[in-house]
Amino acid sequence: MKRLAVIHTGGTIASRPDPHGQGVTPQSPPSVPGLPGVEVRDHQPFRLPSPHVTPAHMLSLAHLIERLAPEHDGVVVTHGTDTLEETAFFLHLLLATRTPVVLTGSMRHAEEVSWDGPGNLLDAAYVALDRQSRGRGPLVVFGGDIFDARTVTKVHTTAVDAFGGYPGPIGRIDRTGEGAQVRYFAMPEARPVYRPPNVSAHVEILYAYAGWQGEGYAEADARSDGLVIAALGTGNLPAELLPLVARSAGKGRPVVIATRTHAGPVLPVYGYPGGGATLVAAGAIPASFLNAHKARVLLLVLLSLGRNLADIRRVFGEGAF
Ligand SMILES: NC(=O)C[C@H](N)C(=O)O
Repeated sequence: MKRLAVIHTGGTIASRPDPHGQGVTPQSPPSVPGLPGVEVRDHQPFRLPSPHVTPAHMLSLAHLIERLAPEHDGVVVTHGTDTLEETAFFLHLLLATRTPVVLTGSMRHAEEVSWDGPGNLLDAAYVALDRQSRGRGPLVVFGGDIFDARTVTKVHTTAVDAFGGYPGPIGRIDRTGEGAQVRYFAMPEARPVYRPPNVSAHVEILYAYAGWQGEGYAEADARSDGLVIAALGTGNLPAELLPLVARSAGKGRPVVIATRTHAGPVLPVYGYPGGGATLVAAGAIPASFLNAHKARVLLLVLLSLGRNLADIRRVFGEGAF
């Protein structure tokens, strides 16, 4: 008999219209629909809409998965979709287990005509119990697609196929009459594991726009241990930002440059004031292909581990995640 742990954390997959309040709220999670020969054990460490999930919740989730993984063939985590990619990437950085860990959720709640919760949950269970999923780090399963935690991102606010991300899925699950077919298009990779004792560092994200003169930068810098900027294109900013970034970097404060563009790396190409080459020369750290919110998760983990600026630069530069 195979054993599957299902950890419910809330989100739309556990939601329905609130009988006493306003709108849709998390109430009770679904069970995995019929899987013969599988012992399913449910856990519910918290029940939150995912905008209420914090790095402290993610850390407690990582500890719970580490405890459950050795006694199970697979672990499924149900989660709200809004911050699902941050939790998936956080777990990707922290978990050492080879036991498959699969995150999923739903876009429609239990009382909608086309509730996608049970189907996504069943797909996630099949993927988590498949031996080919071992040693791949946490995966996200949504709409039959299997995604890597580093690249997956929510791409639509309402569509059922809400997840995508460049360069796309690394696998596919399709249910057949009697079971499921799981196919991967990528090999499992070795990756470093980070073990922060807490997530106490403070990291903020600033979002760049045409005409930004640095409003909000000094305040964010004063409150933070590190900053992430969702910059323009390959990682460029208006000229006014260059001295501000240089000042932070000069104080030894990491400033990570991600991009608000939806795909592609950050590269030090442009040499005009504020161009990516000038920001890197001033000490900024390119986020590689991580989006701003995942770059924030990585920076938070590294700062909480007490890593210094040179080490943080190396981790982002070598893609050690
Ligand atoms: N589809 C969802 O799960 C969205 C919901 N607001 C959440 O993230 O909790």
